[in-house]
Amino acid sequence: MRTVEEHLADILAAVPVLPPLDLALLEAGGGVLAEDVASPVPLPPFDNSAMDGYAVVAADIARASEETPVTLPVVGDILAGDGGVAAIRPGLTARIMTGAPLPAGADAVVPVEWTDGGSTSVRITRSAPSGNYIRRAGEDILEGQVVAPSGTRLGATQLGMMAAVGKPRVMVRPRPRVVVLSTGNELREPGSTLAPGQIWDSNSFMLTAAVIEAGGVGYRQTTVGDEPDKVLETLEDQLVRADAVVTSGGVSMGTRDVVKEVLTGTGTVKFHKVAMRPGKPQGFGLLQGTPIFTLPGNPVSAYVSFQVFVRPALRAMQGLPPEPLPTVSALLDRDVKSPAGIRHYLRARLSYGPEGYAVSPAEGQGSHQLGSLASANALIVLPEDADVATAGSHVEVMRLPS
Ligand SMILES: Nc1nc2c(c(=O)[nH]1)N[C@H]1C(S)=C(S)[C@@H](COP(=O)(O)OP(=O)(O)OC[C@H]3O[C@@H](n4cnc5c(N)ncnc54)[C@H](O)[C@@H]3O)O[C@H]1N2
Ligand code: MOO
Repeated sequence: MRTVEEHLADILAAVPVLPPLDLALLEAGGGVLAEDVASPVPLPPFDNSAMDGYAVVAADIARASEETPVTLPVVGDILAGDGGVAAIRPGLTARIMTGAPLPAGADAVVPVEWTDGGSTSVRITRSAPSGNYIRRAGEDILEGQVVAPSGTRLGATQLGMMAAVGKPRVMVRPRPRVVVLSTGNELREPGSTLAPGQIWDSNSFMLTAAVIEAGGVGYRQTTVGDEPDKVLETLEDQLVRADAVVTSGGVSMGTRDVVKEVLTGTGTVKFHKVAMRPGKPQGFGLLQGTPIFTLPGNPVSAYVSFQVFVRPALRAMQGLPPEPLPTVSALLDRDVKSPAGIRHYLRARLSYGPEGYAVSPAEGQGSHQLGSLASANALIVLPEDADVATAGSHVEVMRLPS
């Protein structure tokens, strides 16, 4: 048997980093920048008003108050988007809207709430310091400043930043496209009627959703039965649209373990027993250069294997550090046993209270028991050298994506 680390290291050494593509902004979402993006202009690009109100010379209204208001003639209206070169002199004011360029000569903005709102002349009842409600050019971003370095994953805020600096397209390592395929004669589509011995396919839905949660593009493929030719044909057909393939089922010791049968010796695929529970039987390799992860069929085994091996690999394919899911230390609420020599992942509920993190293992820990996985939000990770963890001790807990 190999350790979890040995298997993961093999995977990370083999997965290719996806080549960068030049994509339009919204197509680039979820991608990882493969270039530094710098702003060609300062942001804001010009001094402008932070409020709807009046541009003034602050000294003109230094003594303005409710009792001693100052009345100024309004010489114009400046709207957001106005390009004309407006200016005022001492003793004058211009009405100005939020985002409109500050007229030359003005050094403060008085919000409309401090005035009578006049359009030909305005009564101002409060003083304002120089600089009041002015957004200065470059106070957000300087000209030439790198706003997102290479290696940044582009989420909503980063895409907004790209647009704000005028960039319509970016070079990114795109979200990996992952084809997910369940194998097994017993599997039927949810919604169909089951004959004796059959079950509905859950793994391909769960794994496709897990791919998306991990930042990939998931393509669920219709389930294939235990027919070697059909499995191989389906896999080869899918390679054109896949940066990676994830299968579930057919990798253990049965007489019909079809994935193992057709992929043993194909490409660089190899099958191993990994010292973990659940998830002992694993396969991985490159098929015509495309990484393929053959996960065990038991639903909990498939899911845990995905989080431990596939998720970090998908990150590596985008040039990101292959971080595992985050872990915290939590107070265990009851004794649990663990097989010696095996990394044990137990489904659990992690909670946070005045005492810090506490964790409670689920009752059902069988690798077929999806019920306890679906109500878990974390996995307790018991190391290989632990055969028991006692109530009141602290254990390492991996948070599951939510
Ligand atoms: N003699 C041995 N038998 C088994 C061993 C072993 O070491 N020696 N390992 C066990 C472990 S551990 C696991 S995990 C499973 C892995 O089996 P396979 O990957 O070959 O998966 P299958 O046999 O196809 O299915 C196992 C189980 O999971 C159900 N399944 C499969 N696919 C789906 C799906 N898409 N949706 C829902 N459920 C699925 C399937 O019906 C089986 O019940 O092998 C053990 N056996
Ligand atoms: O190790 Mo299997 O993957 O637990 O049921």
